This record gives sequence, structure tokens and C-alpha cells, in this order.
Amino acid sequence: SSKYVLSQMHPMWQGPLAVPGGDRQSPIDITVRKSVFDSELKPLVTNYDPNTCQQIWNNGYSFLVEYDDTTDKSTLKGGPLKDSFRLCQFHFHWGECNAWGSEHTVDRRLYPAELHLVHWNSDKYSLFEEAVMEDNGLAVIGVFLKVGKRHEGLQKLVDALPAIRHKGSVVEFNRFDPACLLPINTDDYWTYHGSLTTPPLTESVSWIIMKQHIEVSHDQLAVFRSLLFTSAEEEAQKSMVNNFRVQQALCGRTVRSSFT
Ligand SMILES: NS(=O)(=O)c1ccc(O)c(NC(=O)NCCc2ccccn2)c1
Ligand SMILES: [Zn+2]
Repeated sequence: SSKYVLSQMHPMWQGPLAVPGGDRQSPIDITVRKSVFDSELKPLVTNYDPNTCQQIWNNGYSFLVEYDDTTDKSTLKGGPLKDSFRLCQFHFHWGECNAWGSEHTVDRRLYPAELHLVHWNSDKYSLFEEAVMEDNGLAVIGVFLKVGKRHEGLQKLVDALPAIRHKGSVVEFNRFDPACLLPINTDDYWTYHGSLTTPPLTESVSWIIMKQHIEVSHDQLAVFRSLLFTSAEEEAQKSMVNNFRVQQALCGRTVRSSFT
């Protein structure tokens, strides 16, 4: 268990704390003993084409690796999902130190970082921008990061970060297979209906939180923290850290698990 309890967290993330009238906001704490096993939940089916990887950029809140989602080349199916979802981007949230940084927690346990693989429902909508406003528009896979051995697959991405230090910088980034960032076991996950954790905070997300974490090295995480919230023109440079949202009320929602 971590030395820090939630109340001590110092989220510098200034996003709105809650959406008026929002009763399915994210992130949340997953209380394991309160999650409900659902035998109908299927294994995740991911089919990612590394050639659809296009660019990596700093949007002033995180860094995003963006994929070409104009065709059905990188998809997510199965799990709790009825439809086929297209990968559009992945990004991370992390802390100023290894004691905190994740958005979701498990029995209040904080992780130093959390990966989000963002997909939109291409059976029902034709653009991400449409799907993000709809009830079952998005599916986001959350993977916890723990500090340990170096993640070989992540290193290619870490090496690209110095080139996008400032908000607004973009560099070409090709042939990155996001499947290398998934844990070995993707059959065990929790799932619940929630929202984006940043503005516009729309309640359109089927969250799929992996039970198994991935390991990255201390040095790899340190490079995340070398990014800046600020653009090259701005005077005061601010380190991009603690870009997570505070936890939101469950409001009676049930978190289902795919495992007992
Ligand atoms: N963090 S999350 O819930 O996975 C997620 C997934 C897809 C998204 O488009 C967003 N939000 C998003 O892109 N917002 C526009 C850029 C922005 C605006 C304000 C704060 C942070 N980011 C969040
Ligand atoms: Zn996110």
C-alpha cells in the first residue's frame, strides 16, 4: 500500500472538480470487494496496426500518440463492448513523484502513472468528435504503470519526448504497436460507465481498467516529467506533472469484474 492516502494528493490538475448534474464522472476508486463478477464479460479483442501510427504531440495536458482512425485498421472489440471501436490515440497521466499519478485507484492504492488507450464506436458514429458526445461513444482501456524494470517497447516513445517538450510541439511517429503496452493478461479487468477525465468531461466512456499493471523504469518515468505544460514562447516553464483529475463519486454505479 502506498504511503500517501488520497486526501494528501496534490492534484495541480486545475480541471473542473465535478460536472454539475454529472452522476457518471471519472476517475473513481475501484473497491475490489464491491465489484460484481459478470460471467457475460468476454476477453478483450484488440487488433492494432502499427502502420496507422501517425504522430506524437504535447497538447499542454499530456502527450498523445495519435493513430489514423479513418479506416477500421486498429480496433477494439469484445470485453463489455457490443460494437467495434477504433483506436484514435493513447496518452498517460502521472505524478511529480512515484507515490502518486494514476487517475483510477484500486482499494485506494495509487500508481505512479496510468495509460489510457482511447477508442470510439465506429459501428454507430463516423467521427471521434461525434462519438465523444454519445452515451456509448467511447471505450478507454486504462493500464496502471508501476516502477520496476525498463519497458523495452516504451523506450521508442520515451526517446521521442525531448522533441515535444513544449505545449503544441508535434513530431512524426510511425510504426509503434500499442499492444506492447498492454499487460500479459488482458482477460482480467474491471469495467464501469464513466466520463472523460478532462474537459469536456462528457459521460460517454465505457472504462476498461486492467487488473494487471505494466512495469516501466524510474528513468523512463522521469522523462515523462521532463515535459512542460507551457509553450516555448511562455516565460515561466511549468513541468508537466500531476496531470490527473481528482476522484469522483460513484453515485450508485456498479463496477463489474471479468474475473472472480
Ligand atoms: N483522459 S481520458 O478520459 O482518457 C480522455 C480521452 C479522450 C479525450 O479526448 C480526452 N479529453 C480531451 O482530449 N480534451 C481536449 C484537450 C484537453 C482539454 C482540457 C484539458 C485536457 N485536455 C480525455
Ligand atoms: Zn486520460
